[in-house]
Amino acid sequence: MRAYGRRHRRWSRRNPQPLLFVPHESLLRLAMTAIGRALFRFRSEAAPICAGLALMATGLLLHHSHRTSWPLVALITAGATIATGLRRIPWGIERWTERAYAATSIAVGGGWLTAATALGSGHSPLPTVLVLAIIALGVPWWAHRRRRARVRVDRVIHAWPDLADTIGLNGSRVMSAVVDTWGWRARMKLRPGQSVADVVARVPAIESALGTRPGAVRVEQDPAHAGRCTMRVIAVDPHAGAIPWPGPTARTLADPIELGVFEDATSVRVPLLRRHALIGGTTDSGKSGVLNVVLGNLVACTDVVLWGIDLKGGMELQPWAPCLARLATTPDEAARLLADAVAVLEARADASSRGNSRVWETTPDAPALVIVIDEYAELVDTAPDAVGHAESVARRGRALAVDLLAATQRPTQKAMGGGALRSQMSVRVCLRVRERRDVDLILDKGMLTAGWHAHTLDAPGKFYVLADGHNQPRRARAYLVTDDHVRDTAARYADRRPELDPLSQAAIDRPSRALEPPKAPTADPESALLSALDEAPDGGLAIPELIKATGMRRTWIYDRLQAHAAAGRARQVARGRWKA
Ligand SMILES: Nc1ncnc2c1ncn2[C@@H]1O[C@H](COP(=O)(O)OP(=O)(O)OP(=O)(O)O)[C@@H](O)[C@H]1O
Repeated sequence: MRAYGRRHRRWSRRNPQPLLFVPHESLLRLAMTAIGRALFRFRSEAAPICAGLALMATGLLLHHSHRTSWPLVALITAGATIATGLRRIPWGIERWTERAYAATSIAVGGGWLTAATALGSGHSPLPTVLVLAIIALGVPWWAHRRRRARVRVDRVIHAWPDLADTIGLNGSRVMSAVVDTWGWRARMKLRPGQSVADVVARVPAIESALGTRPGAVRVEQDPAHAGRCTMRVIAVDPHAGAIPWPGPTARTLADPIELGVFEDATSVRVPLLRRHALIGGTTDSGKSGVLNVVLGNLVACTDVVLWGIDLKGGMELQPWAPCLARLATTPDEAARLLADAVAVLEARADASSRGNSRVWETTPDAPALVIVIDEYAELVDTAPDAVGHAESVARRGRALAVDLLAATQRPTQKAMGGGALRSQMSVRVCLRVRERRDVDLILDKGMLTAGWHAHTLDAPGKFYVLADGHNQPRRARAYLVTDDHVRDTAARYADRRPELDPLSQAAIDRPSRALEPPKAPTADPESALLSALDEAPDGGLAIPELIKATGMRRTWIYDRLQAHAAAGRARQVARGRWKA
C-alpha cells in the first residue's frame, strides 16, 4: 500500500494534471473537507479548543440524559487528577511541570464537566468559564517547546518519503523519532542496497530538505544492522558554550582519560596506556587545550613520568614544568631527550626479555614514560636527527610503556617525518581542519567519506576522536582548561610525581658516563655546583649535567640542591632541572 502511494506520488509529479473544476461537488462538502484537513494537520495546535468543544458536547449530553450522575463525574475527576499528579498515570510523564499541567487540566476540565452535568453546559457562567479555561490552559500548551518540536518532527516523518525521493534516498523509511533536549533523532531503515555511507554523503542535501542550519544533521550507524542508522537533528548546539574542566579523574595510566563530552552529554573517555596519540587541527583549533586536558590528568597519575618537548620556546608546556621530569625547548635538548627515551626503551626491552615478560607492567615504582610533543612538525624541521628516535619510540614503545603524545597542525608525510610515526598512533583526535582532505591525514584514509567531517567543526575545542571504543563519527567538545587550572593543578601534583625507575634512569646516565667518564672530584665541588647553576640556561641543568660539573655523586647533588633551594640560592625550573 505504502509502495503504491509512493509510486502514485512519483507518477503525479512527473505527469502534472491540469486543475479540474468539478461542477457537481457541493461547496459545503469541499469546505468541510478543507476544514477537516486543516484540523488534522493542525491537530496539536487545535487540541485545547477541540477539548473545550468536546467537553461542551459531553456536558450537554450528560445533563440531558444523566443529570443526577454528577457525583460520579466528580469522583472520576478526583481519581484521575490524583493518578496523574502522583502516580504519573496514564502517560508516565517524568517532568514535574508537565505532570502538574496534566493534573490541573484534568481537574479543571472534570470540574467543569461535573457542573455542566448538574446544571447544563449553557448555564451561566459555565460558557465563560470554559472559554477562560481554554485560554489559560491553552497558552502553556501552545508555548511548550517539546510539543512544538514533536509536531515538527511528525510533519517531517510524514513528508519523509517525498523528501527522500528528492535527495536520492528513495525507499528509506523513518521508523521512529524521539524529541530530546537538543533537537530530535530518528531511526531510519534504508532500502536494501543502500548503506549509511549513502546517507552520510547526502547530509548537506538532508539539511537543505529539512530546512535546518548547516551542520545540524548527524548520522550514526546502527551497530547491529548495516541497513539502519540514527539521524540526529541538532536544533540547539549542546557545545555552543565552553565546558569547564572538572579536574583530573584518572589516578593511574590504566584509567581512561576524560577529554570532554559528546553531544549526548556522555563523556569522551580515551584509554592511553600502551598507546601513542596524535592530536591534529588547524591553528587555534584547540590542540593545546586538548593537550592540557590530557596533561591535567596525567600529572595526577602516580605511575607516569612526563617529559615534554615544546619548541615554541616552552610557551605551551612551561606552565606544567613543575610536573615534567624534563622539558626540552631547543632542538638539541629535544634530540637528547628522545635519544634518552630510546635508551630507556632499550633498557626496558632488555630487562623484559631477561625476565621473560612481553610487556612492562607500570607501577609507581616502575612508571610509564609519556613524552608530550607540542607541534611535532617543528621538531622534524629543526631537529631531523630526533625523528629517527621518535619513530623508534613509536614502533617499539607501546609494550614497554614509553608512549608519545604529539600535537601537530597538519600531519603530512613531510611534517610527520615520513609518516611511519603517524601509522603507529592508535588514538587520533581531530580538531577543526582547514581543508577537507586533512581529515584523512589526521584520522585515516576514507574517514572524511565515512562522515568524520572535521572541516565543519565551528569552535575551538570541538573534535572527533578515533580510538578503541570510538569508531563512530561523533562530535565532542574538549573541556576548557584555564591558565588558573593549569597553575593550580601543576602546583598540587608537583610533589607527588614519581621518579623514573632505577633501571631506566641508569640507562639515561650510562651514555654520558661511557662517552665522558666522570671527572675526579674538583677541589671545591660546592663552588663548582654554584657556578654551574649560575651559568645554567633558562631551562636549567639536569642532575647528570650537575654530576658532570662537580664530579660528585647523585645523592650529594640532591642534598646540596635542597640546601641551596631552602636558602634561596637555587630553584627547580622544571622537574629535575635546576638553576640559580
Ligand atoms: N575546549 C575549549 N573550549 C573553549 N575554548 C577553547 C577550548 N580549547 C581552546 N579554546 C580557546 O581557543 C583558543 C585557541 O586554543 P589553542 O591555543 O589550544 O589552539 P591551538 O590549536 O593550540 O593553537 P596554535 O596552533 O596556535 O597553537 C584559545 O583562546 C582557547 O581559549
